[in-house]
Amino acid sequence: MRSSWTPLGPPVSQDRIITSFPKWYTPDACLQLKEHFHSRVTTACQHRNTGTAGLRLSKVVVVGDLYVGKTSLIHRLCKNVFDHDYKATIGVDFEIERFEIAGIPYSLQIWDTAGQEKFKCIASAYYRGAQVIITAFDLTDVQTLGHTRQWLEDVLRENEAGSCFIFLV
Ligand SMILES: Nc1nc2c(ncn2[C@@H]2O[C@H](COP(=O)(O)OP(=O)(O)OP(=O)(O)O)[C@@H](O)[C@H]2O)c(=O)[nH]1
Repeated sequence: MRSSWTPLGPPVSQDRIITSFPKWYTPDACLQLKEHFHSRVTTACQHRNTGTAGLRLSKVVVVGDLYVGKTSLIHRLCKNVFDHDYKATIGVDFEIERFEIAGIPYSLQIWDTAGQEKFKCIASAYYRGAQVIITAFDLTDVQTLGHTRQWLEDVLRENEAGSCFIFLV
């Protein structure tokens, strides 16, 4: 069922409208294996009964060494583009990606942080309140994998223990 809420900005693109759980790619890499929303969730959404406390916006923080591809990853998701030229992120940048889930508008606020050491103190000011942490590394540089542990610790220090979903990309 489509939302009857007044949209802010342009309509949500078709591939961002989620009416059922997407099929998992592999069970080992899936957070949960359910195929449908819980019936109470579906009912609440149908009756627009989610109140104001529902999670309508989630903050995603993407961290990792410089040059591992954080900006490229986000641009592929949000704009479906890939740029061969490297432009270092200065401090932080962010994108908003809009979805409609079970008829309810929902947004991801995706924070792209700079991997360069000199910008770390600027970027770390934006770690607080993350619901999702993506630690990114470069498959061709094993050192960047080792450094993800430190990046993760830095973000977790600013957030409640156990309150974030964590991904290694
Ligand atoms: N071959 C290849 N190149 C990539 C890939 N992802 C990113 N790149 C390239 O790697 C370089 C760095 O990518 P960015 O996305 O800017 O890296 P970043 O992690 O955001 O870098 P900082 O902003 O400095 O932290 C760019 O030249 C990209 O074109 C990938 O999957 N494959």
